[in-house]
Amino acid sequence: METKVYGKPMYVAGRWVEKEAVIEVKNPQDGSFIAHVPAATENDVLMTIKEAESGAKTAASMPVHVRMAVLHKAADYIEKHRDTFATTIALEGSKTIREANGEVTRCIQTLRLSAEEARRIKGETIPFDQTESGENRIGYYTKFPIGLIAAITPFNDPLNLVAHKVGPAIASGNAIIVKPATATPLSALLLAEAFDNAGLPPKVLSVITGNGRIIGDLLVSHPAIRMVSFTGGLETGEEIAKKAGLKKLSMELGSNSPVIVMKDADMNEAVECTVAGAFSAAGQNCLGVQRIYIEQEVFEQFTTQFVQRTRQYNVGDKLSASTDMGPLISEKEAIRVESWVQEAVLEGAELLVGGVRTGAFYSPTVLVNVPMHCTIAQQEIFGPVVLLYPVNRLEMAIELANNVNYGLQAGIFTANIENAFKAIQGLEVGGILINDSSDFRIDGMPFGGVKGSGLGREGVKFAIEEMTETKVVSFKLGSLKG
Ligand SMILES: NC(=O)c1ccc[n+]([C@@H]2O[C@H](COP(=O)([O-])OP(=O)(O)OC[C@H]3O[C@@H](n4cnc5c(N)ncnc54)[C@H](O)[C@@H]3O)[C@@H](O)[C@H]2O)c1
Ligand SMILES: O=C[C@H](O)CS(=O)(=O)O
Repeated sequence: METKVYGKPMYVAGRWVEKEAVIEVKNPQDGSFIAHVPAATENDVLMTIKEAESGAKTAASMPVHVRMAVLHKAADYIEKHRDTFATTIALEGSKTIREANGEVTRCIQTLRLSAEEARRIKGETIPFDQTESGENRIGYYTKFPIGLIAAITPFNDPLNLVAHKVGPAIASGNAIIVKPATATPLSALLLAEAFDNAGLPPKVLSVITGNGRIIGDLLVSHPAIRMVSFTGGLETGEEIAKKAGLKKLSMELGSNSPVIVMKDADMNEAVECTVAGAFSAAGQNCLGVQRIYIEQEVFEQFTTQFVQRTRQYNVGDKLSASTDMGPLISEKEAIRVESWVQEAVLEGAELLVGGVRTGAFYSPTVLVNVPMHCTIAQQEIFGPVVLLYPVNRLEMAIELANNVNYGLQAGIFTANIENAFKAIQGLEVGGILINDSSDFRIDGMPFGGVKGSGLGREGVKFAIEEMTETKVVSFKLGSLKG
């Protein structure tokens, strides 16, 4: 299989569909052309939904062992074509080839986890005589697929975050229509190729490409769509929620992730983890470390080490194995990040390292003394910029960490169990990592946030719970004849 992709059709209900109207996929590093993908029309979306409605019946009727086999075969296919998948992620997105290979590995794990969880979808019996009214009855509840799911996904993890929707959907007997990010559709189309080769029955999976708003608006508002599984920014998520109407919503949204470093922390570990957590994927990471609150006594030591380690970051060609960080997804985004940093400096912040933009590249940047009212302190930077703050007490760090409209994950570095439990209880987040940065996730753990970071949880088992409904059954004893 070629490592370069040129024209890619859409995957509509098990068929590869070319279209006259196309959109270009370009490499953000240098603007070079990579491939054309179809620009789906409203009729294309409506036809896809119609086909996928019958796909939902097919998916529900797939025996669990067939679902498991298809998921494993798709994972096998990706493993076999790992270089093509990794190169495609790196070409169309911001990730370095090293980061892209890491994403391919996680995608394979996500699909295999989905296969495992397919055999664990079950109900349980209920003792109906727990109340007098339930005497002379036996019963149970069971789980069944919600039906047809619309998945809308972001640019920054163009393969694994699609797998986090497609894998659980297939495992739980649902049909799914994927609308990948306009900037990075190729990885999702390759995932469809993996499932096509794995023998997934037609109409169960579709991947349609084109304008996010045109396709998205139709998908989220169509009555045949029973669930919208969205991963993306808070603003888009709120827009989708308003248009979706009465259907299940899974919202994996943004963050402005905090990390706390106490004076008893392992300083080298804290620096290594937070530098990696701040600058992976050029900071375009929902779990990216954006704010670090360091106990006053070690603030100078931590800051010195952190800046030194940041200066060592090798920024350059995504496809070079020696590169640590690539570009942002577009020059427009790099200019936005640059403007937020400039605003903070004008408001009194001090820039310790970085702050240099070259096209879509923005150098790893460290700021101190950033006023809390600045955009970069309150909003999600989604770029390679981190803010350091000294704090006198853990309670103050927790209060400041909570002082934004996000709550996805947080980290704390400390050797003291009481500090750890204070942070666990005090931080308003969906996940807290003790002696890891906010940027830690395994694909099997519950994943999601509170406040503006989202609704519901992903992570394979938890996505399956969101993608299934519960049916309770009771039998009145003696009411049925043999
Ligand atoms: N919580 C998580 O798991 C998680 C993971 C990755 C990224 N994110 C978030 O995603 C954001 C970055 O990704 P992005 O820039 O692709 O996000 P985005 O919100 O701009 O776009 C996400 C998806 O929504 C589509 N879209 C845009 N407008 C739409 C509309 N009106 N209706 C329907 N769909 C629409 C886009 O085409 C894309 O496919 C960040 O905020 C990041 O934190 C969250
Ligand atoms: O960008 C947010 C991602 O969900 C984080 S991870 O790549 O899944 O760890």
